[in-house]
Amino acid sequence: MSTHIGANMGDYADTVLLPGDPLRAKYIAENFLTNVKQVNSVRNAFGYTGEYKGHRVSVQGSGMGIPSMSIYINELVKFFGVKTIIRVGSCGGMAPDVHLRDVLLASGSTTDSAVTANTFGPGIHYAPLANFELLDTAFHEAQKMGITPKVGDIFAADRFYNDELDMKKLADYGVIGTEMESAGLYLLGAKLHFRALSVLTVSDLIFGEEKTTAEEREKTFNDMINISLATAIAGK
Ligand SMILES: O=P(O)(O)O[C@H]1O[C@H](CO)[C@@H](O)[C@H]1O
Ligand SMILES: O=c1cc[nH]c(=O)[nH]1
Repeated sequence: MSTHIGANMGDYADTVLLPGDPLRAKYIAENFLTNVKQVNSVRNAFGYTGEYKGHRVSVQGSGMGIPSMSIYINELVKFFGVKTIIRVGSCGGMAPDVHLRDVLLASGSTTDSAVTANTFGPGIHYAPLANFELLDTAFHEAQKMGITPKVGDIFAADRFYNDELDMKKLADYGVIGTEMESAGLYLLGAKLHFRALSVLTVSDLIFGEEKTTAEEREKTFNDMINISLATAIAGK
């Protein structure tokens, strides 16, 4: 048991899918895993462990933003021995060739969060990167499913509502989407030595009007989930 996770040692699998939305965690557990056991309900940050194609996999809701997610990652890795974390999140699409419901893989993550600057101090602008083995596996598992994900830089925003950011400039410099966690996930992956990847579904368009509903964000992002589960068990 840790401060925010009411589970026992051994309750989590080596590999955890990490959606921000705890109800997406519940949806994944109920619809994609077998032999499922709920392992956390503290603060309604639901966590589950089950099997996918005979292999143990866990799924844990992490809340919104780097501060909340960092609590769950620290405890999953330090108290429960988790080795691989695949974020399964929603994001805003930013590149011209990115459409609603596309799957994006974050090869790296630019951020305005203080977490990287505070880690290294003035003068160092750390580049948080995905684990390449996971990135490569996810891309090829997606292709086997007939899906070609867009791969690139994801802007991890410190604030969901921020009209002071120049999103157009970020897009001009190659950022393909925005959410609120990937840079923190990759920074912690490097610090705590676990494998990290963000697999995202475009839930809305930053420079357009189209968007999905909260229920669709909770329950319909199945391509992202199938790719992430295939990646979780690849090579096992
Ligand atoms: O759908 P999730 O995984 O929560 O991710 C995105 O959605 C939330 C904002 O609506 C932020 O957490 C953002 O990163
Ligand atoms: O953080 C997020 C998530 C979805 N869409 C956005 O624009 N931002």
